[in-house]
Amino acid sequence: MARAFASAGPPREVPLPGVAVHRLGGPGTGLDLIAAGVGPALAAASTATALTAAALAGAPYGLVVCVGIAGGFAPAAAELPGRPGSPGSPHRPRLPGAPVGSLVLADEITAADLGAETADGFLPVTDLGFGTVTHRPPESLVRAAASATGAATGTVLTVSTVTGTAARAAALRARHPRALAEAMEGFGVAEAAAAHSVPVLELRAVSNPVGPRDRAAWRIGDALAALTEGFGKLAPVLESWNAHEPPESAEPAQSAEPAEPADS
Ligand SMILES: O=C(O)c1cccc(C(=O)CC[C@H]2O[C@@H](n3cnc4c(=O)[nH]cnc43)[C@H](O)[C@@H]2O)c1
Repeated sequence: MARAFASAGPPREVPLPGVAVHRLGGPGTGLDLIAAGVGPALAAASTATALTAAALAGAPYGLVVCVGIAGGFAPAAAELPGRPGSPGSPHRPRLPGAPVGSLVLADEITAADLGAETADGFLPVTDLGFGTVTHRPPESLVRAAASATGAATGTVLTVSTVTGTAARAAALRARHPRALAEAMEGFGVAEAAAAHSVPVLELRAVSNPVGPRDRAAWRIGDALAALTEGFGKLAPVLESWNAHEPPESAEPAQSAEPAEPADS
């Protein structure tokens, strides 16, 4: 993503335990970039380290943005239990999808495999009486960012295991009909941001379809190009966004300085 900010000059590296912060722009004007790692746990740890260091230095972040590539769900006919009609029936609502090369902005960042498997199906951790499974980025920011980038908005799932079968894709879609994409870091990044009462945004470019494993179908180069272009359009929105919308059930953020923990 640093390429989306080429005009900011070369980044300055600030080493922290376990993660390096790449600082673009001067103090108070800039954007910090981290490669947060693959998977929700490492992404949460890296993001929390950067957030804590900034808070202890008296310059807390105003926003955390998680960007990377993702698998996109194909459009599908919704399963409506107990309702007649074939999958292609006009009476069944269509579930939206996200094609390879497209951009997705999360209006919900949901941990899809955090919970318990039971004989009656999957139970999210919230049904077990603790934790959270969904973080919601500020609505006004999602609207402005989607309009600037042309990204589709919907749920982005966070998984620890990349989906590799049609059955798993269908099961996720049945549990999360608003899901457009799955990736592996958003929920971890969002948990770290929430612990610091900082709002979060997740932007993904689709590199592959969610479904049967097919490495030949990956278009990582195209997705990274789309992500770079999309982030370039997002930058002015981040700079002008005023964190007037408090993060979910938390105090308003103290600083408007944007940060961008990246995961790839
Ligand atoms: O080996 C495979 O079959 C496989 C399939 C898709 C992705 C991977 C990765 O190792 C990607 C890790 C990286 O990319 C994000 N990502 C991209 N596509 C997906 C996906 O379909 N499901 C979950 N994550 C995806 C992820 O956020 C990681 O950062 C391997």
